[in-house]
Amino acid sequence: MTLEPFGARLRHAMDTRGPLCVGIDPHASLLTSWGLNDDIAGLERFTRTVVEALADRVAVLKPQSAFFERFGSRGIAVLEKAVEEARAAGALVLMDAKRGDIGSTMGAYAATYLDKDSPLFSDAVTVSPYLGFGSLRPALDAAAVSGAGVFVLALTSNPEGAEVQRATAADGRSLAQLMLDHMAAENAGAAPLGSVGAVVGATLGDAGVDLAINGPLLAPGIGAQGATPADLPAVFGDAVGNVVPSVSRGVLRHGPDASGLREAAERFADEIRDAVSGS
Ligand SMILES: O=C(O)c1cc(=O)[nH]c(=O)n1[C@@H]1O[C@H](COP(=O)(O)O)[C@@H](O)[C@H]1O
Repeated sequence: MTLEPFGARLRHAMDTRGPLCVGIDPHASLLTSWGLNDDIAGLERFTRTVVEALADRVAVLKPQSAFFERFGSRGIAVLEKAVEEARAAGALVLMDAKRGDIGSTMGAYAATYLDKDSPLFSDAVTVSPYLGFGSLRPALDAAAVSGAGVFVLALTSNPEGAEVQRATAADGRSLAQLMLDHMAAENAGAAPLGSVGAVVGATLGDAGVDLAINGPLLAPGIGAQGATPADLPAVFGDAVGNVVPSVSRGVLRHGPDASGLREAAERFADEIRDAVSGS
């Protein structure tokens, strides 16, 4: 079955479920605080609990691959199952893998996450453009074929990112703006929303770049990193309607009960709605 383009599927999910993305980041400390062991059984239980609690209600679930990879092949098996179950329950899955490599190797990453026949096929994947935007071409092409999306790092939420991302390119633009302009070109003409998204931290104050890329804007950094939904209008300005605010620990720390996770997600969703509608 051919999928509709990711941008259209995401727009629909944001409109019907609200724009919140919840990250699945099984930190060792979270497993412990849930009363689980930091082992494969704990990982499996944690992941299943989050998917069962939230996949039928949030627009996007974003598993962070590193927390699964640290358990080797058995961790990847848990990740595969989570992707399948989350998608079956109606959530879009954004694989947070932040891949970036030379184009020919990027082709293998694209085959991993963006080929419909891959066991790890996801609705979208995070990638880094800092080996040059053109190095992402295999991922952009594979996503277009399968109806998937690609979220490209632009301005990340961590303070260390600025020394690279705010640096000035040869033509005077910041590197982040250069990347955003590439994304805008990829999304030109797409409706209702392009399938190439940008990652822009909610922690940045005023992003200070042109965010009119006609694509979704993933905004991590809410909760544990200190940003709140009320910060979104100042960071994103006119583009706030395209923002997918993302929270991991801020929701996950309310487990292990499904009701605690759902209530935390609902609180963030309410705050986001208030912040975006009041902007
Ligand atoms: O791509 C991301 O999701 C991402 C980009 C970014 O700029 N900052 C950032 O924190 N993230 C991810 O978002 C999640 C944030 O987790 P919390 O701080 O627990 O909400 C982690 O999985 C990060 O890897």
